[in-house]
This record gives sequence, structure tokens and C-alpha cells, in this order.
Amino acid sequence: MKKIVEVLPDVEALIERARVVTLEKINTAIAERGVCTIALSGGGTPKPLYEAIAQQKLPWDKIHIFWGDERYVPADDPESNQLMARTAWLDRVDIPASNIHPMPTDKADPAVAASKHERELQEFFQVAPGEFPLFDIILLGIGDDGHTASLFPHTEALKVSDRLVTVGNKDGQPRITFTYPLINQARYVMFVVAGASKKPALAEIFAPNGDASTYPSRLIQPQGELWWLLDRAAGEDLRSENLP
Ligand SMILES: O=C1O[C@H](COP(=O)(O)O)[C@@H](O)[C@H](O)[C@H]1O
Repeated sequence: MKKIVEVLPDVEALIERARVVTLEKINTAIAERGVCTIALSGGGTPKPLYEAIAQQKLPWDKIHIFWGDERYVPADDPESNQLMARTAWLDRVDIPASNIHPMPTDKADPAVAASKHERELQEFFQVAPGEFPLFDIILLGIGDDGHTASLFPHTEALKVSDRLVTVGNKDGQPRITFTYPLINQARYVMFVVAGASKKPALAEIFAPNGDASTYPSRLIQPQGELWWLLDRAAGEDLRSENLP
């Protein structure tokens, strides 16, 4: 694994750097394999990144969009990660509808939805049950509690290593989430993190030794490149001994 950590002066610089790196990785994937598979994060931090990417001229028919996690709400709910990405990015560009692969949230049982999405991934990537596909890019954020995707501290989802997609648990509410082994197969994993509220969790995530059940972002150790892009408010304490 190659790990790159950059601390940018402010949120604007963070988003600009994330835009540049994401575009570079999209273009590399398309040049090398003719297609780019990218999984998006949710929450508030990536919204300006998605708005910036929507301004680019890209071969949209060669880009396939997935999500690394989803809140278990209807697709038009303000909490939906899909809705945020559609509003900020996907509804603004000429991407074929068949290139957008949201996580289903319409089943009575979230476990059924997770299995359905897993089958969609297996069919799309042409992998057999038990095999893990390689995403080109997986974008991630972290929560103040150290979670990433919907891998929350001390939840069952952290123990799932034989599935692609599982059910997460945020304070008793179900989520759908990529498992950590699926994320770790990716060619490029990029965390984009802003704000002083993330500082305590980052200190634990970057500590040489620590507990991944308490800080699940520690589980993310991809076979490809691991990027951490941080604004100064989040990353200022990581500038010295913690950086690679
Ligand atoms: O709930 C979630 O939170 C994290 C972090 O979100 P942020 O608003 O603090 O940036 C996000 O990465 C994840 O996809 C989302 O579902």
C-alpha cells in the first residue's frame, strides 16, 4: 500500500485538491481500462467536490457511479446519500441512467437490500461469490466517532469479511455499507476530511497502534493507493510525527 497524506490550508484548497486527484484517477482508469468505477461517500464534506466535478467535461458514458454506504431511507429523503450526489453532481451531467448504481433502500429487510446490491456488484464486475471486485476509486469520509462508510464503532458490520455489502448500524438505525475487505481491494481510496471536530478521531486513526473496533477507519488499508486529504482544521496535529 502506498499512503499519501496531505494537509491543505482550508476547505476550498482541500476540495480543489480532491477534485484534481479524483479527475486524474478517473482519467487514468479510462485510459488504462476504458471505464472508471467510482464509489461515493455521503455526508456534508464531499458536496462541494461533487459540484466541482459536475463542471468538468468527462466521457460520462465511461464512468459508473456506486456508493460506499447509504442511509436506509427513500431515495428522495434529505438524508439520502444518493439524493445529495444526484443533486450536486449526477443530475447536472449527461451520464446514462444505467451507469448509476444506487444501493436499494426499498426492502422491508435491509439484509435483503444488502444481498441484492451485492449480486448487482458481482454481475457488474463479473466476479463469483466469494471474490472481491476492484473498484478504481472509493471516496470516503470519517465521522467524529472514527466511522467510515457505515462501518460504525463496535458494530457487527466490522466483523463481516466474507461479503461485499452488509448492513450497518448507526445508533440502532440500519444502513447499507461496503465491507472493509471490499474497500481494501480498491485501486485508489481517498479520504476527504474537514473540520476540527474530526481531530480527536484522526489522532486515534493515525496512531501507530490502536483499536479498529473503536476507530473503524483503521481497517482501511487498501492494496492500492491510500490518500488522506485533510484541511488544516482537521489535520494540523498530524503534521509531525504521525505523517509517513
Ligand atoms: O454518515 C455518514 O458520514 C460520513 C462522514 O460525513 P461528514 O458529513 O462528516 O462528511 C460519510 O463519509 C458517510 O458516507 C455518511 O454516510
